[in-house]
Amino acid sequence: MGHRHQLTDSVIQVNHLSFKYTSQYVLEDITLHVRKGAFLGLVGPNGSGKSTLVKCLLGIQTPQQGDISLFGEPLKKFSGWDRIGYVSQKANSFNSGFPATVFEVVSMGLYGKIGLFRFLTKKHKQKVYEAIEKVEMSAYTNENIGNLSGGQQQRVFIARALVSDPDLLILDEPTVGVDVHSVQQFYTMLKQLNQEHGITLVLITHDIGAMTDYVTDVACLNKHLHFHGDTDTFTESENEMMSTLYGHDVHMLTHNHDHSACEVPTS
Ligand SMILES: Nc1ncnc2c1ncn2[C@@H]1O[C@H](COP(=O)(O)OP(=O)(O)OP(=O)(O)O)[C@@H](O)[C@H]1O
Repeated sequence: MGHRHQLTDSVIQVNHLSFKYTSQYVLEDITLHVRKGAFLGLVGPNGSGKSTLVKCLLGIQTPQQGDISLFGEPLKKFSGWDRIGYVSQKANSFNSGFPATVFEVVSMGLYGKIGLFRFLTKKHKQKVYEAIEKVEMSAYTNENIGNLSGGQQQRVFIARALVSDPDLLILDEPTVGVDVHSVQQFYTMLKQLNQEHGITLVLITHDIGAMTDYVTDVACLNKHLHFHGDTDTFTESENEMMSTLYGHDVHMLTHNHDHSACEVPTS
């Protein structure tokens, strides 16, 4: 593989990144590579720095040390922000009665491209329908967003991020408030986006749980990056690694599932 090819295959490259808000570092010496086509589960207990790392990736926070490249370009020079879709943790908090349909919410994802209050062309509308289809919400196209369940709303926000055809989708805790059965369906949908539509995915969660059945790679963060590798390597050493990482404070939550999730009290 030539150097040039490696560059184009790289979606996220983080080198020796350290970050602090005040005097204490919350991320220390993080080196992480996400290749094109990966579905990375970024896991870590509450307060481990997951959201902070994402803020650094999106250029919202600037690390004191280290550097970041997106799609092979240093962050400072990077301009292809429309290649990145981001769905935040708090996206699914619409009240019932919020006066917008699924179609309208998803079409908001186009405004960055076409400008607010412009008319949607037929082609734009087609994009909106396709994005809704990709998250399997076509049956709800004209439904009010407020009438949907948390999991359905989260799908709609993913469709809004998908409407501009991103190459990378970053999802911050997308399954908070989604029931266990829907979580499995949700992950299946994400896996399809990854495999069938070739979108590189970064899924941030504090719940290891079912995720390991769907992702290709796992990164474990707790200020330091304690593990980064493919899912098989992770599951082989999962229990051992969890206790090495988090010691006897680990509170294991068993799901209806082979794997387990960890919740670690923040110190
Ligand atoms: N704006 C801020 N100013 C100061 N400290 C902050 C700020 N935001 C976060 N922190 C601290 O930085 C650390 C990492 O927080 P961060 O939100 O990145 O963790 P997280 O892994 O995303 O947590 P969670 O799973 O609870 O969302 C925590 O100790 C948090 O208290």
